Amino acid sequence: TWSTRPQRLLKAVQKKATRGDPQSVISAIDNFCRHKEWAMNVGDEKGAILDCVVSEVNPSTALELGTYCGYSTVRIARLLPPETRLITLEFNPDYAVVARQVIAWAGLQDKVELVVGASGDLIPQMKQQFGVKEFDFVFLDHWKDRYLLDIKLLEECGLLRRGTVLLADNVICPGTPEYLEYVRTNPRYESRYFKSHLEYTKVEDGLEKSIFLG
Ligand SMILES: CCNc1ncnc2c1ncn2[C@@H]1O[C@H](/C=C/CNC(=O)c2cc(-c3ccc(F)cc3)cc(O)c2O)[C@@H](O)[C@H]1O
Ligand SMILES: [Mg+2]
Repeated sequence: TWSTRPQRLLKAVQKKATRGDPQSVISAIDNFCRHKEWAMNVGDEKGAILDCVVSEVNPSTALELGTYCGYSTVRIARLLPPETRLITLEFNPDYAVVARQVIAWAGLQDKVELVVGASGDLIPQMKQQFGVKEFDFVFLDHWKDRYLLDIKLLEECGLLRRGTVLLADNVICPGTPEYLEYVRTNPRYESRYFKSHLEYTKVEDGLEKSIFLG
């Protein structure tokens, strides 16, 4: 039976990275994607911007939509202080199996709660089932046509507070036009574009950082 790209990415991590060393896991994935097989991780260039925003926010409770192989999960979780947590939602169980092992290889499993399911079903359960009061930081990197739906759902569920920071990947490529329109025109958001490149390429892409004003 043939392996999948996420499985081959995991093998590269287990071969090249040091257990318990998040930076070596990040580098192993970036090298695999740059030199072996491209994969839709946020990557090193946009990843550095993600790092800056996470460090600046220093969230107690963070949410990631779309775990995929766990690359950005590791990037975010490695920066979180003790006693804080990152909840990451992934609806493809096969990807979740890989991501769990990548996160564990980095030694970050105690900081990360990976939940298998669709954001649309799970977000309304965050308060009751997951004991979340509100999110300080949200990273959006799942299906691009679901970004807008999901931040509206987060608003409706009372999961955003004044100052919550939303960071969205791929606002140029593949693009999230209706999300961008919303966060850039809605007076309840203060938005800023961080120009960068599509992971492992020279194609333009960027991250949109939007602060919820309450
Ligand atoms: C149903 C919506 N809710 C969801 N809830 C939980 N997880 C979800 C959800 N949607 C999708 N997912 C998961 O998120 C991941 C999907 C990410 C989609 N990302 C992209 O399409 C993407 C695509 C590109 C890209 C760019 C240029 C290309 F030529 C080709 C691809 C680059 C990126 O950085 C991307 O993030 C998968 O793991 C999927 O199973
Ligand atoms: Mg992406």
